[in-house]
Amino acid sequence: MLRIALPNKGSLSEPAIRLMSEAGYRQRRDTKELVCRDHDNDVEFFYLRPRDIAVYVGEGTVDVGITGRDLLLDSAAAAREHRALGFARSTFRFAAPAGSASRLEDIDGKRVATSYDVLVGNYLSERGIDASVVHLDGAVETSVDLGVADVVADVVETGSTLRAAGLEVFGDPILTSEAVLITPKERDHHAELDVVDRRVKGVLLARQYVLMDYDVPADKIDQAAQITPGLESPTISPLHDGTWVAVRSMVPRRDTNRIMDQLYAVGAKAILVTSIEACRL
Ligand SMILES: Nc1ncnc2c1ncn2[C@@H]1O[C@H](COP(=O)(O)OP(=O)(O)OP(=O)(O)O)[C@@H](O)[C@H]1O
Ligand SMILES: O=P(O)(O)OC[C@H]1O[C@H](OP(=O)(O)OP(=O)(O)O)[C@H](O)[C@@H]1O
Ligand SMILES: [Mg+2]
Repeated sequence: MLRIALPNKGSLSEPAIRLMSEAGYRQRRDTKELVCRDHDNDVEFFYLRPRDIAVYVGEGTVDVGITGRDLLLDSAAAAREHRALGFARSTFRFAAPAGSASRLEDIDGKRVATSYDVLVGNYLSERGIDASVVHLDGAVETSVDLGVADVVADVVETGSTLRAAGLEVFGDPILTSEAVLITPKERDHHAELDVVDRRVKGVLLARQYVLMDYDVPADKIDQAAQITPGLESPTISPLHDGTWVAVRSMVPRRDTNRIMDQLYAVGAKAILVTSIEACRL
């Protein structure tokens, strides 16, 4: 039975569980459940702390997991990023009281509070900055005000937590993070994992694309096909009225209305857009 680790709480948890659900896997009904077996698919899900998932995957006790890229890099576990999943996006940044630091070099000799000691320690030492890293489990932004640190390094999404603490980001982003599918570093080809990965890829594609159908005069098909090239090539079917053809093509969801406008301008009619439930390419 393939073993999959999913985050049991925090920003990653709900979207990770939804992704697996949309990929056709049975998920726990109650947030108190720690394990959920999906016998139909021969897969077992373990709901673990996001920070621990890379450790389990690195040890090979679970075959695949979802965690944050930042947490994976901080763990130094023998796990690797297999696929980026596009949710729980954040940046990881240094911040300090307004006006007190503007460049990475300003951290030299200072105290940096973070929950990601390995990530921050490696980043600083690779750049020859000598600073002491103060480990805190959370609410890192408060540490400067309370006198435990001079600088913080933390996850930034909207930036509102930093602003509320009177801190400002400085220097380049240390990292851009998002949810990632991770697998053990040393692992031969694994057919069961390929199935999970294909399903996940299918869900991500189905979210990103819509199906567009339209009729267009046969003499305009080249222009129309350029607007909707599809992933491979659009499907073109003859209509009973031989001067028109019907076209079906996948188009990026975010471009839907712009593409409809362009097709309309070329002379297309009956332009229909449908969501894709699932796909396998
Ligand atoms: N606004 C956010 N706050 C915290 N983490 C976020 C946010 N947006 C994305 N993330 C990602 O979520 C992961 C953090 O997991 P973590 O277990 O810390 O969850 P959490 O939401 O902070 O819950 P808690 O700190 O209560 O355990 C990281 O990969 C981080 O990049
Ligand atoms: O940029 P923002 O949108 O404000 O989000 C970033 C904040 O969210 C997270 O904190 P969380 O709520 O997870 O608490 P924690 O510090 O205890 O992990 C993170 O550690 C930042 O503090
Ligand atoms: Mg947190």
